[in-house]
Amino acid sequence: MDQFYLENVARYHKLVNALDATPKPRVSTGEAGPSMVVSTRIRPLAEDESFPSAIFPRSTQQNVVDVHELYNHPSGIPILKSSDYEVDRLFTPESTTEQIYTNLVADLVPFAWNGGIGTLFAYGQTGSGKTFTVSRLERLVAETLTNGTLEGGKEISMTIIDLAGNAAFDLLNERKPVSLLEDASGVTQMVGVNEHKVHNKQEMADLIELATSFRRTAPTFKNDASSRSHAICRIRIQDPASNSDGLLYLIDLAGSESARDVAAHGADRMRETREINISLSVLKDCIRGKAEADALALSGRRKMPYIPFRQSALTRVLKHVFDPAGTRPCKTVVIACVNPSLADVGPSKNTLRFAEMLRVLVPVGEKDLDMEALVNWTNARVREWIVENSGSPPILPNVLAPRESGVQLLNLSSTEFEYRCQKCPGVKSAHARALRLKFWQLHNDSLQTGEASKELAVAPSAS
Ligand SMILES: Nc1ncnc2c1ncn2[C@@H]1O[C@H](COP(=O)(O)OP(=O)(O)OP(=O)(O)O)[C@@H](O)[C@H]1O
Repeated sequence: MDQFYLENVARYHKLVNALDATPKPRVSTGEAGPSMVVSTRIRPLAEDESFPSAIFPRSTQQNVVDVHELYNHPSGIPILKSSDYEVDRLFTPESTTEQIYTNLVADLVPFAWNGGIGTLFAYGQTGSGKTFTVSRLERLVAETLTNGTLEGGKEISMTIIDLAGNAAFDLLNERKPVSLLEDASGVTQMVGVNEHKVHNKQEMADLIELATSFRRTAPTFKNDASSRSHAICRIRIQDPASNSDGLLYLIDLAGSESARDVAAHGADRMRETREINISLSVLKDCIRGKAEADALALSGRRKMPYIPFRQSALTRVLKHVFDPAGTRPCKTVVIACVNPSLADVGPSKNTLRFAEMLRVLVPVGEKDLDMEALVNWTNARVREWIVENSGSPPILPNVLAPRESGVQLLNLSSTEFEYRCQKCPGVKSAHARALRLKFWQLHNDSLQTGEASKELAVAPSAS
């Protein structure tokens, strides 16, 4: 195939140049949900690359790429086959990792700092730029966590493991084996892993460097030092005062390889590739299931999709993220990495298809602006909003203020918020939609009646 492409480079350019510059626009049926962003990074072509680029960011439509491949038509005259794909954010070969960090990843850091679970996955064919992207993002995350811009004294610790099939190894302890065991509450624990306390950017960078040196690689058809395992970097951010924690997972997935690329491998490598592809397939079902669950919850529906997180070691380790019974707020970011070379057009299309399949679109209108704001707002901002919007007479600022009124907002997620109040012991949770309903009721001065006002009415100052 490569030979066919090489022989027809001139024809390929001619056919691509003759294409309509304003293709039929893709019609979106919705927009990204609040807790999940799927992006694509197109890496630059290598300088010694002999094939042209086959992936073209569409100039007339944001976040859409056109893929043009050359097809060996039975008539003997090669023709062009085109397809297009849409993601939530698109990063072109000119985009820097710093831009990706700012536009896509930076939000995860304060989110985890405040008790949420932020997860980043880099997915793509071998040689598409996953390790390049994740290793730089890890350093940028380390910078933000330690430069003093985030409020409050927290303790940060890091764990980096490498997962191949069901076997896990500690990359910060000379690849010592780690057992993945389920505890009594069903949480998968990494038994035998070292969790390193870190205090500054340099310590974090040194650990990232150390983990890289212990990562298992092997030459593949596409990459001389291909990562044949999933590398999971877990950053735990602990609040010593409340003993609660937030988690950040930065995951460099093993490269997927197509059947054509593995044809030359021995039986072991074939098995390894099959295991990688199965775990990636389970991951896809889990990410999509989770995004569907969030979208359903957003629209107030209770029925939850099945999330098969027990089917692979990777998703068992990430139980916090995927367990439908989990109550912790989560945000997930996926970077689907592609090599634009015409020689890689098949696997790149698979990656883009995978990215599209992960997207769960929320119909425009169900995701209103207040809801989006809620997901990102701090508790202080929520209180401010209530004061600004509670109509006349205004609801007193201390209705949801901590301590003074006895009601304290704890966690906000896309679907739920948690609060504690003096009169009802323990942490309670309510659906974010109900919170929004409360806001509307407050706004309409109808606090005294209705199901949704009951919980607020427990605040001394609201009664
Ligand atoms: N955005 C980029 N800019 C410049 N070079 C890049 C970029 N992305 C990747 N590369 C280069 O491409 C090559 C392959 O990248 P990388 O090792 O990150 O791929 P990978 O997807 O992690 O592969 P594998 O799954 O096989 O480990 C490396 O030489 C890397 O330096």
